[in-house]
Amino acid sequence: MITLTNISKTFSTKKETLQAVSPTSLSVKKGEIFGIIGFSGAGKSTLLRMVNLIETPTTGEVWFDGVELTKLSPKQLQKQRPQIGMIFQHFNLLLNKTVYGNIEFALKAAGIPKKEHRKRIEGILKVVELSDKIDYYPSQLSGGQKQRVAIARALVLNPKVLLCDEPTSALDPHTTENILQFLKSINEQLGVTLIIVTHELEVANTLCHRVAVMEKGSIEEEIILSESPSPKAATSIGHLLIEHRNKEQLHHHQKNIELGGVAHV
Ligand SMILES: Nc1ncnc2c1ncn2[C@@H]1O[C@H](COP(=O)(O)OP(=O)(O)OP(=O)(O)O)[C@@H](O)[C@H]1O
Repeated sequence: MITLTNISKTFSTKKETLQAVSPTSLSVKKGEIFGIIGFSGAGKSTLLRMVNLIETPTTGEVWFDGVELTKLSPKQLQKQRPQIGMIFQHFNLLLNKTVYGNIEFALKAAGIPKKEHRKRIEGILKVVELSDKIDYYPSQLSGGQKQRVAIARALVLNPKVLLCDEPTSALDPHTTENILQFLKSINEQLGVTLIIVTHELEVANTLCHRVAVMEKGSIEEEIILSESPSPKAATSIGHLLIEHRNKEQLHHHQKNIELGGVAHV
């Protein structure tokens, strides 16, 4: 569904040139939850932002559903963009607009006729369970509710893919769990493909089918997490992730024994 071929990004200032992402190739399948993990500064967000060309690649090609996005004119790209939604760590809501206004902003930008707005906004607010907050401003919402509004704003355009840049890093553990389960249901029930950048192993472990480990601008390895028995890892972050996964599975197994249930590990 998404293929990046030899994609790279170099930032140049007067003083220096920085290669944030070295030439990298990557494919994400339809319906997959794909994680990009790594330490701070590894190039994860830059790589993600090149998928929808918010960040223009220095080299390489981005393909989406058989269309080379990197070849499109700005106008043609504008037409494709609604298919790729995006959410951010700090939600990026417009503070002077209500929940309705924030979601309507996306509909306006995509050129959706005004007469459709209310019905679509009310519909998507039901999905994110925020119908009662339609006239609230972001400052009146909790972190989890803000992220749900951001998710609604992305989903109202019926995207095929949702790019998630550290979607739970600004949230407490309970709200994180809630948003992760919600993202999972978006994937399972609406069939939306997810690409998630995170430095939290918990997030990768809970959600992802497959992860790419990034270090210093390069993908060092890819790990399949949805398979059993446990995958192997080559990098130190990969090892940490597998260790974390195994611990979680052991915990789950023990809990099931305590409850007299059957362990699905
Ligand atoms: N617009 C920019 N101009 C110059 N340098 C940039 C720009 N955006 C990112 N960088 C640099 O590129 C490198 C990779 O940044 P990026 O944000 O992609 O990393 P990251 O892995 O997502 O890190 P974090 O987890 O801290 O967000 C960093 O050294 C960063 O300082």
